[in-house]
Parts: sequence; C-alpha cells; structure tokens
Amino acid sequence: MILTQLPAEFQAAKPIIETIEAAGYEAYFVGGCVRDTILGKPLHDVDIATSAFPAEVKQLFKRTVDTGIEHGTVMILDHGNGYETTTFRTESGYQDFRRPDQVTFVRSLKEDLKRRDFTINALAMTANGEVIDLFDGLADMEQGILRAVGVAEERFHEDALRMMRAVRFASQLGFTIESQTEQAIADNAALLAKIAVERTRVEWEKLLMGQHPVAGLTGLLTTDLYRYMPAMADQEAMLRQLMALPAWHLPSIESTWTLLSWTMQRTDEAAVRQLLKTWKTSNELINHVTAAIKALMALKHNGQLTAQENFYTGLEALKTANQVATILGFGQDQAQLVQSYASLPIHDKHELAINGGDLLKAKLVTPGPMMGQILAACLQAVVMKQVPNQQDALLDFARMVADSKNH
Ligand SMILES: Nc1ccn([C@@H]2O[C@H](COP(=O)(O)OP(=O)(O)OP(=O)(O)O)[C@@H](O)[C@H]2O)c(=O)n1
Ligand SMILES: [Mg+2]
Repeated sequence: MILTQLPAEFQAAKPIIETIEAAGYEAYFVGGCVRDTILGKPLHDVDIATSAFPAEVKQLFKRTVDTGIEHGTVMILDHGNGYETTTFRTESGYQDFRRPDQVTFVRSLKEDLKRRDFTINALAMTANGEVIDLFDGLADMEQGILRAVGVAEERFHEDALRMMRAVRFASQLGFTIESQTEQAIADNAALLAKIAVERTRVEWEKLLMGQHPVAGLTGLLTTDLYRYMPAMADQEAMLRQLMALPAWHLPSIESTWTLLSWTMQRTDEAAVRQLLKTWKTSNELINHVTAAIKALMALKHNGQLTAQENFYTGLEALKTANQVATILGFGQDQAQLVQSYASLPIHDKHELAINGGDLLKAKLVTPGPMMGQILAACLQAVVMKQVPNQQDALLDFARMVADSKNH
C-alpha cells in the first residue's frame, strides 16, 4: 500500500528521514501517526524510528535535544518543529514501554516492530508513503480488529498498560478486541494494579471521551480489567449505568470526571475531592469538577440555577455541568445558560464597587470577622440585583447590614 497525498505533518518531516537515509541508515514513520493517517484521523505527533544509533542521529543534525537518549530517543529540531526519533530497539524488564529498564539498540526494523503492542500500531511508512506491514496490521485495520503483535501475554507482561490501551482503542476506533488478545487481558488483568495511576488515568479518560465508549466499557467488563483500576473494584453497576445512557459523547476531561463523579454518587465536595485525588488529577481539575457537580445537583433538583449559583460556578464549570446534564437527560439550552451567566451584574468578587478599606473609611466596621460578613452580604445583594454595583448604594446597604448586626 502506498499513501499518496500525505498530511502536511509528514511533508514537513520528510527531509529529516531523507537526511538520515542519505547517511546510509534506515528511517521510517512509525506507530500512531501511520495508523491515524490510514484511518483518515487527525495526527497529534509524528514519530520516527531509525537504524541510526542516538550518537549517529545527533551527528546528522544541527539542533537536537536528548529527550530520552538512554532509551534511544533524540528530538530533532527543524523549522520550529520537534521530531522524536527513536533508534530501533528491543528491551526487557520494564513497566512502561517508553522507559524500559534495559534497552538494546538494533539495526532491524522488524525487531523493533515486533515488540510493539497491536498490529495496527506496528505499521511503518517510508518517506514516500509506502506502508510496511510486517504483522498484517492493514488487514486487521480493515476488519476493525485489535490484535496483539505475536503472543498477547508477552506484550502485556512487557507493559500492562497495554491492556488499558486495548479498551481505549476499542472506544476511539470502534474496533473489536480479537479473542486471544481479549483472553490474555482477562488472564493478566491484575498486572494493571502495578501501573502508575497517572498512566492508567490517561487511558481511562481517552476511553470515556472516545466515539464508541460503550465498546471500551464492554471490554473492561468482559475482561474484569476494571477491577484493577483505582477506586473501581466495586463499580460494575456504575459501568453498566454508563453503558445504559442514551448515545453520549464527552467533549472534555472536565466533563468526563464530572459524569464519573456523578455516576459514582460522589456528589458532596469531600467525596469528589477524594475520588479525584485517588486518580491523582490536578488541583485545577478538582476545583472545576467540584464546582460543576454542585451546579449539576442544583440543575437536577431545581431545573435551573439561581444568579448566585451561576456566579459561584463560573462559566467554564457551568458549561461542563450542562454538557453532563444533557447526557443525563436534564440539560438546558446551552446558549440560554451562557446568556444568563453573561447577564450577571458582576462575574468576580473583585468587581464589587466597595472593599474592606471603604467600609473602614466610612467607619462602618472595625477590622474583624464582621467586615467579611458585610462584604459577603454586599456581594450577594449585587449578584442578585437587589443593590446596584455602585459605591454609594453599597455603602448605604452596608450600613443597614451593620446596624442589623449590631442590634
Ligand atoms: N505501551 C505502549 C505504548 C506505545 N507503543 C508503541 O508506540 C507507539 C506510539 O505510542 P503512543 O504515542 O503512546 O501511542 P499511539 O499509539 O501513538 O496513540 P495516541 O493516539 O494516543 O498517540 C504506538 O503506536 C505503539 O507502536 C507500544 O507498543 N506500547
Ligand atoms: Mg502517538
């Protein structure tokens, strides 16, 4: 198979391969970029594999970065782009395909491809677009089959994350996991427990955001792999609930975790935090999801959000909440929601026309907790459009609040 009309990313990278070839070595595009091009999907990175050893690669190019030189990876910088170039290799004793304990550089493409995870990921392509298919990846691709290269068991022992990758690709591509490969996942599922949570998380997110999430979830259930994911051992019913939702698509990591927290009945702030901590997500994500879940609760129970709820949720988390509410069957018109947020008199507490200093100057309070309470009352009154966001009006209002507190 020869691919004509290669995407621009390959055109830009072609001179790199040609330079390596001119020096007498082999070099190919490999992995996900070849798979995605054949499937007509957008590319995110272009990986190159070569028979040249790292030191040999470095001699050929002016600007390189040692991104993972002990594993054979050198980044070549060219016209503002970076290309990861990895020497053909075999390896052993590793838990992470990208960072094995022991690497042996080899000069043969076949050796390199045969320790890759799935046949559709073991394709290589020359600079001219000729696809090199040593493990029948093209036939599997055509039939929509995910099949481990060689003995599945060995591939999963090399890197247990590959079992998560299998169900993730099932979801992204709508492919079926071939039966021996699936059996090997069922047999080796417990190995997943040893994989770094962050790596498992990325695959879990990609699975849920895929175009065929039910295919991925089915794979998790039939192999029992879900039992070895963080905080998932007892979540069979939750997975079935997700599968039963009418056709859904999650557009972001934020909406993914919001739907998960909701379906796992983690709806109070502490429970959401605990779940996301277990999965080692960022604090930024935790804050976003906690806000979105609060809004989701309000939407579920009241059918709409108050001005105050809009204000405290913030626009991004509001959108997330509504995306998830839509999946769950109680979403609102997104444009209307954005409109009602936009119509809030202020969007941040710093926009309030008075601050603590103003209250002191007007001798309305002395420093202390009372000041915070009065400012909070002012903020609430402005958000609810009970008082205009103007200094005079707010000082009058603050005086009233202070008086009522003093009596
Ligand atoms: N655990 C892994 C990870 C990667 N690979 C190989 O390395 C390539 C590139 O890896 P990566 O970019 O992580 O995955 P992709 O398959 O490219 O998928 P994505 O779309 O997520 O980039 C894969 O295609 C596969 O050949 C592997 O064999 N085993
Ligand atoms: Mg990739």
